[in-house]
Amino acid sequence: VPNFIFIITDDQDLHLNSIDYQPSVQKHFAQEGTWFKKHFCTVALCCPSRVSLLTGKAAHNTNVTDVSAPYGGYPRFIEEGFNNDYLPVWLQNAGYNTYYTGKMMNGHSLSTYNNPRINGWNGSDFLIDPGTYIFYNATMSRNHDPAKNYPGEYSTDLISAAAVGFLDDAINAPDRPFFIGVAPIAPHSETITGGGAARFNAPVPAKRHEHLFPNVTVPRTPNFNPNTTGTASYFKSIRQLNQTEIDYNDDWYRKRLQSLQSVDELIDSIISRLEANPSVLNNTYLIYTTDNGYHIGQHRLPPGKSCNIEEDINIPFFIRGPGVPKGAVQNIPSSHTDIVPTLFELAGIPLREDFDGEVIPVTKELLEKNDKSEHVNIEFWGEYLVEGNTFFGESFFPNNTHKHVRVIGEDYDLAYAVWCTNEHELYDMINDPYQLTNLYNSNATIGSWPISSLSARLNGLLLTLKRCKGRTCTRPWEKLHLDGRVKNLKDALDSKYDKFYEQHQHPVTFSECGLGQVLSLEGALEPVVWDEKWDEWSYST
Ligand SMILES: O=[N+]([O-])c1ccc(OS(=O)(=O)O)cc1
Repeated sequence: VPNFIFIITDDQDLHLNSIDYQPSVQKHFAQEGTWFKKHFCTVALCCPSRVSLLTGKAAHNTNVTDVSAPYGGYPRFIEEGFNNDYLPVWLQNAGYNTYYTGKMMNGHSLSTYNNPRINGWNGSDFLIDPGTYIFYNATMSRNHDPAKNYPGEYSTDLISAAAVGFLDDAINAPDRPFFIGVAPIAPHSETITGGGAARFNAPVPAKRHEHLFPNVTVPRTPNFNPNTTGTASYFKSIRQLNQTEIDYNDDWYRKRLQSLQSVDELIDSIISRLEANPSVLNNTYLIYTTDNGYHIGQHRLPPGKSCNIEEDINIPFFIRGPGVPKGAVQNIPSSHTDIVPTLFELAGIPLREDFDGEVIPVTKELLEKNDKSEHVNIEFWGEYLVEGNTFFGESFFPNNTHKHVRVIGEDYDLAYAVWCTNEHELYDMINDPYQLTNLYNSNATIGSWPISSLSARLNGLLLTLKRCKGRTCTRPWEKLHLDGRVKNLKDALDSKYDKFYEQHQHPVTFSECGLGQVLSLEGALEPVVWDEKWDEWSYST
């Protein structure tokens, strides 16, 4: 039975190239394991993302859809009953010793961490709000003891020491397999919470890294502060950033890279401890990922997350361990809901019916029988929080609720979204990876398919996914086509189904921009299910 070490950073980007500045991620993960290049979070916000990850469920099923009350935060996690029904509890029941250090989720705070205690951990050392994001004065609670502050000590170094200590404990209990969760705060902003609206400053690196990367700037990609504005909701009203704001952004970016150097050191410490115990190393899967992505200046946005742009949703995911190909890069799409099913598979634990994700083919053996689905469902509820304090004089933008699906097949790579303003977006991610041209309602084609044919199918898909549970989330086309003859978008694009989709599937609709999941605001539409009665419309077969 294998062990797991799961490292999850906070707000780390893939698309701003942060991994390029982490030689230890390159050396110990990219070279020793596989990079899943098309891995996505299910919600581009910490608490909903982490609860989705830890339960294997889509956020619309966890009903933890925000960072704070009433729709999210630790108290919501408790109210939804997950304290007895999530990853570490399941692993303990399967015979694992479990350990965790770092950030658990928003709202795991001085007033809630003992009320009730979080279950499932044999050993724990949690960052506790409002001290979670204070890099040189973290608040932590060890094994549920009264929380204390660590003035003058660096947060990521504390997490690193706790992680290595738990690794020693785990190695000293050789009769039980182990899971260790390691959740440093980098490269999250230094966030002041606890009184009124949260305030976000640049992350604070360890003093020993403050001098690094003096000339590095945010990559000037085609979507960096472009001449034209975005296409939906508040994106349309964001003005171009001025030079002061760009300089501020570049400084923010450097501090993120600097703060990640301590994470590299944390990786080195864990790997050296494992290398001193080769039999443990050979039986341990290590994962490196983050909760959600991040943008700085793309589409003119200030620093932040929570959007449906690729920078916020497509995130680092590396795995190494027994049977995992080394130095490999995979384009098989996957998401955070797939992680717990994958751990279960590797541990030989039967999969739960209520998982909304499926096993990622991480080993050679799993790759041989791979039939992973081609889509990823991404959801968001609530406002866009502006990080940094020099932007637009606003602390948030309203109307950020949206539903989004990424479909990544051999012949297409699509991003389709419906916003709570009932605006739509459709991007051809092969020819427009920076999402500069919204093709929805245009006369364009993607591949040989007209936009109208594509969007009709994507409407059916999104209607199916928005309330899906279990297998419907991973095999939505089975739900639309009960005869099982349609397995992916390409099958559904058969002209035989044109009228069925174009005349009978409606777009997802919203009546209002909710601040969390409020079903009455989301439209009661269900997809129409294909039936033999449509056969009279067939042009082929
Ligand atoms: O509103 N807050 O308190 C808040 C919001 C976002 C946030 O960042 S996140 O990465 O934890 O979502 C932290 C605190």
